[in-house]
Amino acid sequence: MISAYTGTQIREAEKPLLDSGMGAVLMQRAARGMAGAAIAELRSRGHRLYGSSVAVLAGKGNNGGDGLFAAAHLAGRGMRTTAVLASDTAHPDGLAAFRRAGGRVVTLTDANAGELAALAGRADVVIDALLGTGAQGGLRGASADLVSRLAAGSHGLVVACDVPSGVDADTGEAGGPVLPADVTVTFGGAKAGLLADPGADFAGRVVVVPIGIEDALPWPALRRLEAADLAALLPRPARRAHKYSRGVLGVVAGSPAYPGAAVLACRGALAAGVGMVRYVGPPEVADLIRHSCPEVVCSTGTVAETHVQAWLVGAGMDGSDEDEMQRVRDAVDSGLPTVADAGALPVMPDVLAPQVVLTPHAGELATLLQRLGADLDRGAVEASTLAAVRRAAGLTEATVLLKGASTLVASPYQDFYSQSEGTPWLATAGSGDVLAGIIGALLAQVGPDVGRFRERGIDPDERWAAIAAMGASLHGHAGAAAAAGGPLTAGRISDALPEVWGKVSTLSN
Ligand SMILES: NC(=O)C1=CN([C@@H]2O[C@H](COP(=O)(O)OP(=O)(O)OC[C@H]3O[C@@H](n4cnc5c(N)ncnc54)[C@H](OP(=O)(O)O)[C@@H]3O)[C@@H](O)[C@H]2O)[C@@H](O)CC1
Ligand SMILES: Nc1ncnc2c1ncn2[C@@H]1O[C@H](COP(=O)(O)OP(=O)(O)O)[C@@H](O)[C@H]1O
Ligand SMILES: [K+]
Repeated sequence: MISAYTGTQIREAEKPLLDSGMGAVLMQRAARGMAGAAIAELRSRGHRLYGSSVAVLAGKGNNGGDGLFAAAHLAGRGMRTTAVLASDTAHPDGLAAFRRAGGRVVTLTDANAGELAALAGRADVVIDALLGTGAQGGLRGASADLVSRLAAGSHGLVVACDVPSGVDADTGEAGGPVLPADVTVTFGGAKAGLLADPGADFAGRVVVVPIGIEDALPWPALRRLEAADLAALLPRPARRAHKYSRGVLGVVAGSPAYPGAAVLACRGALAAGVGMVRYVGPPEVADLIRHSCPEVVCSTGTVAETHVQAWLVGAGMDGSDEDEMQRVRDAVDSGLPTVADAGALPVMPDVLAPQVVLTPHAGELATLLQRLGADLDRGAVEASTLAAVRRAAGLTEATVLLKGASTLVASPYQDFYSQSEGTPWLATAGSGDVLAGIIGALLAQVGPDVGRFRERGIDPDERWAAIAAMGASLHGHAGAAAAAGGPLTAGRISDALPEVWGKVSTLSN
């Protein structure tokens, strides 16, 4: 499990060490770690160190200090180094070390931003050390100008120091221009803003460098399940299992206009190991399901007549069939774990419960929040994904999963997850229906198994968020495997899932 923290949490964990005079030691650890990561990345790209050039963009705070010390290390390895100081002042010891190592220093002004952007653009490596956890808002003035120009032109490898400057370490929000990094080297613990969009988009690969504060870190602001977590949490049928003991998922989905969504959701659920899928809905949709997935048991019954362990509602529903909408409401009212997608979202009661997992994309989340009185459009949700999903979970008291390049899950209590195993090829029609099927299948199988989660450090009351995150992770892994670098259709996500499941669930912990 990857744990991520707010900038404030990291600074509080650092404080006792800073108070005892260890600040310089922490900075040395950070700088050495960053220089090492830059060297490893350069080598992996086939560059020689000796004679390569590095430009460090250094702000006046400790983030700039880290950057200057790291560049001094790189100068010691034979690289040609230039520091672009963002203001007249710089971290004194960092600057002195940099000068001693033979680095060249230039100072940014309003007048020379273009010239220095061109200079930095010619370097093999740019270290972005303008702003870190001490930033208040986005980049301003000449720094903003420099970064805009550099981002727009060609440049070498970009290594961000702690966070890409201008990305809020707590939220991932970007209040101005940001130089997208290839690698972000972050200190003491991953920052939450590096795992949530748009910050995750700017961060590139995230490398965490331990600096000795790790034991003092509190409960993380955000977590990411890894393959070993899936291995521990995924169900395995007991030797004497039967289809009912393995979990039955009820599906209320599809409509004459969108029958395919119900098929894709059922296929996702079947591929995710559920003992049985029971479909209840209109005959014309049921007919298509019988043809496409004969394993599914179809009926036209009510929710009360259908014995299941969990429900999936809403995929492909357009609100035109009142019987179906009644089934949606009844499923949610049943108190059973329920994944509510697409067409079910507009008819959800305002206040729900944690075992209800809402799965909106950004547009649907904006609509949901508007209905609950918040003044947010899709763009605003995309600009502050973490805040939006947190707000939705707080208002609805449901578990909320926000789909996107990084998928965020918020429980109504304190747990948050960000999963990002997927590929942009997953942005294809029907992909979300498959995700709903996978999550529904997991709710039916592991929802009742409290002990499984407790053993993995997950509070049983918070397990619904973990189950949603497991679903997003499997969906991402399966999508990446099925795409194999090329285009993907949604049905192939389900086809790839059993093999992906088999691979991760045999990992030892
Ligand atoms: N503590 C330690 O020993 C360790 C810390 N570590 C490192 O320190 C980093 C945090 O350092 P930090 O606290 O000095 O803040 P930092 O991010 O450099 O920026 C603040 C400076 O920028 C300015 N400024 C603010 N906003 C601005 C804006 N929008 N646009 C322009 N300027 C802006 C602000 O000046 P002001 O505006 O207040 O005059 C202030 O001077 C952390 O990310 C990690 O890399 C590690 O080495 C481990 C050990
Ligand atoms: N750029 C992307 N990178 C990775 N995954 C993505 C990307 N865009 C979308 N996805 C994933 O694809 C799925 C799309 O779901 P959704 O928007 O509901 O599509 P649909 O309604 O067509 O089924 C979600 O799981 C989402 O996280
Ligand atoms: K930075």
